Amino acid sequence: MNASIEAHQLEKVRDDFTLGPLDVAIEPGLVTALVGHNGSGKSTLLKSIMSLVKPTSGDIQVLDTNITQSENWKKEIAYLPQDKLGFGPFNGHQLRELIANLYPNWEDELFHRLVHDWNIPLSKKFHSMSPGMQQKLALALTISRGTPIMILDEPSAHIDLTSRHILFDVLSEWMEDGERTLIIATHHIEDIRKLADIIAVMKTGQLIAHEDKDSLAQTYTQYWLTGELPNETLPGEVKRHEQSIITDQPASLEQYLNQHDRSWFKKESLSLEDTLAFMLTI
Ligand SMILES: Nc1ncnc2c1ncn2[C@@H]1O[C@H](COP(=O)(O)OP(=O)(O)OP(=O)(O)O)[C@@H](O)[C@H]1O
Repeated sequence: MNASIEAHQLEKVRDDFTLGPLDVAIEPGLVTALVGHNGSGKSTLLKSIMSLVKPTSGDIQVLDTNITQSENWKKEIAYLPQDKLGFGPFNGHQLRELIANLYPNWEDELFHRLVHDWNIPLSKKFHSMSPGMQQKLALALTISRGTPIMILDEPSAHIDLTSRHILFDVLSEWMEDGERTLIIATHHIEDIRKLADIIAVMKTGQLIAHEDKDSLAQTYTQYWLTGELPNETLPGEVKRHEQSIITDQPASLEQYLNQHDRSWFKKESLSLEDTLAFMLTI
């Protein structure tokens, strides 16, 4: 199956920050969570895909079209940026009218369901809504576009717990036809746990991992050894505490320990949250 979005040797140099060069292919039918510290380049990557930032070099294809060669692909992607520039002076009805007209497959029923479930006051001007309400209206205006691809930059920012669960349900439903592609940049582990199939990890402008969530969660295993830790570095050792070590090669470590007559009294895979935190700090 062809990728929905592909970047080849993409690079963006900005003052003291460089994104890439990176190669990435986003497959249809899957939810990709883009995670990384503040300033790691997630929004720069998403804006480059949306052609809102001009790459220094490299190229991007959306649905097999080079994004510099036509603008038709823009109707195929619904994008929620972090900054909702330009929405301020309009009320919800006006914004719905403006946006629905741009997307031929606009899903009005879905939009009104979200407005109802999230109690969005459509008659209020965007700039007089609370940040959480602004976020919910912007989400409703994005999710209802009827596009095959959706990119959400921090979708659950500002929104309350109940609204967030409605968001999880609607995004899962949005993915149900099996062909759609969803990318979410997020700092929330619950977003990742509930929604992601694939996790892309960004660190200082580089993609340091891009893999299936379940296999990523198996990357590191922690072993608590009986007795003192040996002085030498153990197979796959990435970190050690007083009595335990974390390894990314558990089979080799176990073989080594057996050969050296050493035993362990406990072993555990790092949780997904700890794995991500660990990958971002080492
Ligand atoms: N308009 C801009 N001009 C110059 N540098 C910028 C601009 N926008 C972002 N940057 C820089 O690019 C780098 C990456 O920023 P980016 O917003 O992509 O990070 P991020 O991972 O999305 O962060 P966050 O999690 O805080 O949203 C940062 O060093 C930032 O200061």
